[in-house]
Amino acid sequence: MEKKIGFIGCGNMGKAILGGLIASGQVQPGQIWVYTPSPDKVAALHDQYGINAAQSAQEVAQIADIVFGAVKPNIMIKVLSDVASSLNKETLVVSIAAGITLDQLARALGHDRKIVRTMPNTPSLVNAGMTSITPNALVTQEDIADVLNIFRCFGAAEVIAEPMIHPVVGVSGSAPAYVFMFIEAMADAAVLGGMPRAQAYKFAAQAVMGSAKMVLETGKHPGELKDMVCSPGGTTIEAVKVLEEKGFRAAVIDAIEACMAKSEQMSK
Ligand SMILES: NC(=O)C1=CN([C@@H]2O[C@H](COP(=O)(O)OP(=O)(O)OC[C@H]3O[C@@H](n4cnc5c(N)ncnc54)[C@H](O)[C@@H]3O)[C@@H](O)[C@H]2O)C=CC1
Ligand SMILES: O=C(O)[C@@H]1CCC=N1
Repeated sequence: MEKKIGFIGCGNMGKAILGGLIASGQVQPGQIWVYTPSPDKVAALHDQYGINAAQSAQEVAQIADIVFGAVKPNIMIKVLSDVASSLNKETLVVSIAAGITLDQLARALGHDRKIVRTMPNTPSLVNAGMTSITPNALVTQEDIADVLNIFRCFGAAEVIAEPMIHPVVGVSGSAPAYVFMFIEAMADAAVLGGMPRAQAYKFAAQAVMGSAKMVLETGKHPGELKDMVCSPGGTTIEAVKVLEEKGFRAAVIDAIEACMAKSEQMSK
């Protein structure tokens, strides 16, 4: 890709995108400009990746063809309002903020702006991200292809209608946190069974990754894959019974329902 890419804000999620993009080799570090208020952190990113360190958010807005707004949701509107007049007419602005709608973004940037609202997740850092993309009406098919291409450098990406952002946050944006909790809990159990901790994380994480791959690659229903593990009178069905007794599925559904509700509330 030939375009210049800018980051305003580059913390956990910005770095995941930046790192994934550079690792893919599709964008050279010299095509990327980064601004955060901490010159030390930008210098560290320059040293690590070779990206250009910008002196201001306005500089990023002036130079880049595609500008990522990667700051916390509570300051996104202020930060984008401050750069609105520095953007070129054709610049594409990509927001990754949870809870900030296309309409709110257009009010900050101007209603003639090309804006894409996205919801990525941190596994982007290891080439296994999942990102949703919602363009506004001014975004062209070519722009959409560019944005999909960027996010597909380090994972999967799909276009969704804006209201689907809430399920996306629940099942993908926030989901790594609960999966890490699941892995941690499984490893704790293995430690209880006498396994050294480092080895326990490896077994637990590999089991989760392999199971996810089976869902994606076999196309089989997750219930069928579960049944394949449960030998009659065996060990697995004992664990399944306890999980059902403890309300495992209901706990997961309730948790994601709370996540979706918060996402909706943040959008108001
Ligand atoms: N962490 C996650 O798993 C996900 C986060 N998001 C979204 O990503 C966005 C960023 O989240 P994180 O990366 O986790 O936050 P973070 O706190 O790690 O990073 C925020 C970045 O913004 C910079 N910053 C602070 N004030 C600034 C300003 N005035 N101008 C320019 N830069 C400024 C900080 O220096 C830092 O680089 C949020 O809007 C969040 O909703 C979306 C999906 C997943
Ligand atoms: O917790 C949050 O608000 C962000 C959005 C998705 C993941 N982290």
